[in-house]
Parts: sequence; structure tokens; C-alpha cells
Amino acid sequence: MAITPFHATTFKFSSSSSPNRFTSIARTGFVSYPTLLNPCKLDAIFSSNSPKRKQSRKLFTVLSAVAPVETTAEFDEMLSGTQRKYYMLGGKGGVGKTSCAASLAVKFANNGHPTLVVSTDPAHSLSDSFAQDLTGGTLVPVEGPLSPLFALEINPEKAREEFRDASQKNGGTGVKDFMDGMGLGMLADQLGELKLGELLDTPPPGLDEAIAISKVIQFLELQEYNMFTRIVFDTAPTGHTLRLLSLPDFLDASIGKILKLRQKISSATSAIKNVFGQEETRQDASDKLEKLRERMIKVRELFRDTNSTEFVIVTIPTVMAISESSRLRASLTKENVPVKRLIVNQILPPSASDCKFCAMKRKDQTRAIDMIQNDPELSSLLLVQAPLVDVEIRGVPALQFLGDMIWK
Ligand SMILES: Nc1ncnc2c1ncn2[C@@H]1O[C@H](COP(=O)(O)OP(=O)(O)OP(=O)(O)O)[C@@H](O)[C@H]1O
Repeated sequence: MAITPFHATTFKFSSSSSPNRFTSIARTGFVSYPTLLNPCKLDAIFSSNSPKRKQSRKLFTVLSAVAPVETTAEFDEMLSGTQRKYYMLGGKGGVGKTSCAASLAVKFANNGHPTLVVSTDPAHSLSDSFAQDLTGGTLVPVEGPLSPLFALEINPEKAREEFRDASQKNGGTGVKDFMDGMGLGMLADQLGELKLGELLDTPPPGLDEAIAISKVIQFLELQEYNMFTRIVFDTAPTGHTLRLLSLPDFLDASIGKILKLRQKISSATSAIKNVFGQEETRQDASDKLEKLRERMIKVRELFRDTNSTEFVIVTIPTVMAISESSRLRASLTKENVPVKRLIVNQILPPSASDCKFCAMKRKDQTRAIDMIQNDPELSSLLLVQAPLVDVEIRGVPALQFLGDMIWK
């Protein structure tokens, strides 16, 4: 089955006097957007004696030619259940991850789920998307939706600092210096293997994200955040996400090694430790590190839990983006991360009269979308099509409108 572009049309805000109303207006000016999606209304036009009838019929013929057999996101399934569910939206840079994540969060909140939307992308754009200041690293209420919606932009730098502090106190240079001073060179060498200092000084892509997600889990462990039944993550671009998947294992192993080493050091220095009176501080740091390790394990488990988590791939209809999505899906499968939906965003709306540029672009997009059908990684996914719109998606009403088109 060939998939053709989404048969939506353009829309824009209504008058400035009611900025909360997001109305749709067909490009043609004589059939409104809701009319196009409603066959009954079209029937009415066709059977009426309206002077625009002839033109409408012509338009309908054009639209029929590009109208897809509509697939939906099966949003009812995403909505069902009051147990907490996590949705992670990821994909290539700039494809619309934030817009899709924010619109999903608004839709959940409007459908009765207290929702938290989290950005773990170091280049945060949630504030821009919601047109509200959501910075600061704490939960900020988003105004507009019917149920509580909070946003959280994790500051990766700050989260990394905390991680560095806990690690360094215990297994980083602090311990190394201490051991060097004690003439325990052999144990100090083992620390070198961990390369933890290097890891923190020049963090690999994904480390920030891993720490950010562990930070979110830390938040969610608190009683006052029990209310959230849907958590939506706006993740960093693909490369980061892929690294992130293997990082919890790596960090778990590293931290595990540090903790074991700490025990060795502790017994080796038991005779002298009291002299320095450092035992209490070290125990405290060790507890912190152990907590961090537990959270890393939770992150790893969370990614793989089919019952509570789903990774939604967002892409655009270009060969490059779809090829990258295919690789992302392969990596996610390898890591046992559940994926069910593929959003193809920014599909050109149909037009009765394409200019040369649009016609070329449309052909390109159709070819790219056809690729999905033949891609072994992507063809089995639920394909959700989202139209390219001619205004920037900013603010809750706009996100609501976009959400109603995507999450059906
Ligand atoms: N369907 C759409 N129609 C029109 N514009 C869109 C659509 N989806 C996203 N955009 C616009 O594209 C730009 C990038 O979108 P967005 O920030 O959501 O992408 P992103 O994948 O999160 O980007 P990054 O990787 O940089 O975080 C924004 O200006 C957004 O308004």
C-alpha cells in the first residue's frame, strides 16, 4: 500500500482578540479544514446548489487523489489505564520532537492525565514550544490544559556536577590522591582503569541524558510527584539517544567497581583511617554513589519495560531522516527498547495547484514515505502522519491543535 500525504490543509490563529482560539482555514478559502475531514459535510456541499459546488467537486477530486488510507496513532490505547506510563520521543535533530512531545503532553492533560513533560535535550526548546518560561530545573506548571501539566527542563551541566561531586569524593581524584599519599599505588592503578575522571571531564554524548533521566527518576521517587500518570520525554537527537541506551550499563559497571574498590580501600586502610577521621564523609559519599547506581539500574529497566514505556520515533519524509530512523529502530530493538509508533512529521498538505517547487517536494516526500513501507525496521510500526503547517507551533492552543491532528 502506497502512502500518500496527509490530507490536511493549512490553519492559523483567529483574530488577535481571541488568541486562545485556534481555527482552521482552508487555503482555498471556500471549504474549511473541518469540512475537508468530514465526508458528511462534503456530501452536503455536493448535493447542494451552492455556486461553489463545481469548484468544491474539483477540489475534492484533487484531494481524493492524495488522500491516504488513514492510519491513526491509536491514542485511546495510549490514554487507557491509570498506571504511570512513559513516552520517550526521539529522532534526528530538528524533525519536530519537541513539538510532538509537547502536543502529546497537552493532549494527555486535556484527557484527564496529570502529566509531566521533561526535556533532557541540552538545547532545551520546551519553553519556546509552550511560549512560557519553564527554565530553572524544577517543575513548572504549564497554563492552559484541563488537568495539571508540569514541565521540567533538566540542566545537564548541573546534574553532571552533582554526579561528579559524588563520584570524585569516592572514586575519583580525591581517593586517588589519598591512596597515593598512603603508598597504596597498586589500588590507585585500578582506579585509572575506570577512566571516570576522563568520563566526567569530556563526557560522551548521552551521559548528560543518562544523568538527566536519572534525575527525573529521583524527582519521581518523591511522594508529591505520585500524581503524574503520564511522563513525556523530549529527548536529545538520535546520536545521544543511542549512546544513552548503553550508558546505564556502563555507568552501573563503573560505579559498581568504584564501590567494590571502596570496600577494598576501606579494609586496607582500616588501621589508619581513624587517624584521619575521614570514615564518616566517605560513608556518606558512598551512600550517594550507591543511590546513583540504583537509579541507573532503574533507568535501564525503565527503557526496556514494555508495560510502562514506549519510545516513539519522530521523523520527516526525507530519505536521510528515514534512513536514520531505520538505524535508530534497529538499535532500539537490539537494546530491547519497545517501539510501536513512527511519526512522519511535516508532510506537505495537499494543494489543488502545486507550484514547480512544491510538486518536486511532494514527489520527494512521497518517495521517502514509500521507503518506510519497504524498510524492514520501520514497516511494522504504526505510521502516524503529521502535516507541515504554515505557522510556527507555539503556545498551548497551537499545540492542542497539532496534537488533535497527530494523536488520534
Ligand atoms: N508539523 C510542523 N509544521 C510546521 N512546523 C513544524 C512542524 N513540526 C515542527 N515544526 C517547527 O520546526 C522547528 C523544529 O521543531 P522542534 O523544535 O519541535 O524540533 P526538534 O526535533 O525538537 O528540534 P531539536 O532537535 O533542535 O531539539 C520549530 O520551529 C517547529 O515549530
